[in-house]
Amino acid sequence: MLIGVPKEIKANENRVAVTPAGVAEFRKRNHEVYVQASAGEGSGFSDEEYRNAGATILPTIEEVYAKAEMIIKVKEPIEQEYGLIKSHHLLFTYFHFASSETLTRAMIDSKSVCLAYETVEKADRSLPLLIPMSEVAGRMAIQQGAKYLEKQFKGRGVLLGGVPGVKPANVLILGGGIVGTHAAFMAAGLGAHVTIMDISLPRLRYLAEIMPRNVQTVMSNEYNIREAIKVSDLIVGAVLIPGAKAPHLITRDMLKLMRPGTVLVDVAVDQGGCIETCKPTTHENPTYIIDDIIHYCVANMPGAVPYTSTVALTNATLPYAIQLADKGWKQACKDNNELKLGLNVIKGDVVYKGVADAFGLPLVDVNTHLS
Ligand SMILES: NC(=O)C1=CN([C@@H]2O[C@H](COP(=O)(O)OP(=O)(O)OC[C@H]3O[C@@H](n4cnc5c(N)ncnc54)[C@H](O)[C@@H]3O)[C@@H](O)[C@H]2O)C=CC1
Ligand SMILES: CC(=O)C(=O)O
Ligand SMILES: [Mg+2]
Repeated sequence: MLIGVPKEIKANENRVAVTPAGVAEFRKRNHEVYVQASAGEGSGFSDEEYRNAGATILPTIEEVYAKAEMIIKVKEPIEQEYGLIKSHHLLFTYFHFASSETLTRAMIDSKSVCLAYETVEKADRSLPLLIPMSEVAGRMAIQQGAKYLEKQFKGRGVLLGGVPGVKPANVLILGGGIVGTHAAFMAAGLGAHVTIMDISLPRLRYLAEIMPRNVQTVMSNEYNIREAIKVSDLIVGAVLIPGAKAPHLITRDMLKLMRPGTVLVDVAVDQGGCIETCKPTTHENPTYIIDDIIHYCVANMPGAVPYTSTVALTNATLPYAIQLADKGWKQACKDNNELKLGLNVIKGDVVYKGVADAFGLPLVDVNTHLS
């Protein structure tokens, strides 16, 4: 197969979808790999390393799209890329369709095949291509939250761990999945008093077993959230309903219950956010303030730590990308239900329920495209 690896052009996105080690794996199987010049630079991989691994370096994004059958990316295509995507392309990347009707309609119009990292799903319902980035984002949420709690950023001026004789900060984490668990470990490690809320009792039981003593688990419901936000210093949004828009657990009117300088880090922003007042921000301009509450809503948090994130992401994506390259998307999805669940848009049809529901679009049975 002809594989294209463009350079990411979203603001401050320094990850790349394939490492030189990945190129070598594809080459071993006789696939051609076209990498855009300097695509790996932000993650510490030079064009020379890609060339040595067997890639062809192309100077422009246009040439990469023109040559390739499968495009492997990190982030969803942005407007400048829409025109490059044609009906013969298979796109394998994060899409987060349910949070953008514009993107969904653009990909429908392109008639391409869109296989989304974030909905590839194992039989145990885990999301193997979201997990590594959720691990990164969960850990980063606390690092960023701690920073914006500083007074110079208009935060409450509270140190997460406190000091002897002074109480630690209260950290509330909404959603105890991968992001929530990693955020809780980080916050607890810094000495904060941590509360994790989830709607899954089995998950809360599990968390209660593995978490240190300064972490408590509480059932997620509106009453408990309203009570908890009154005394929280840092709130992390980490809920997910796979492939669907995130529910608004914190509504606009609830901001006035919080103390001025409270920091909200809505990691779920890529699925629309679980805080009503959240709108996507960038690493260049990560925060804004509403009613004295600091909102941090960067949709590609792992992009800021590309050395860690690129390797973590590609460790997970490469085995799936190899199946797609070896067999073509149809056969690979027929043989592997995990990949099949990643199919979101095929040749103009929406085949993923969460996306169809988000925009009132017709849902087409994915099997009609696999025969
Ligand atoms: N902003 C960024 O850069 C990144 C964002 N993410 C996003 O973070 C979000 C969370 O991802 P994961 O932790 O991997 O998902 P996950 O599926 O591991 O965990 C989500 C948790 O939310 C819980 N949940 C669902 N409804 C809830 C409710 N009403 N109240 C409380 N909990 C509820 C579920 O029971 C589950 O335990 C996703 O939207 C993901 O796309 C992930 C990585 C990077
Ligand atoms: C999960 C995701 O959207 C990211 O890593 O940017
Ligand atoms: Mg994201």
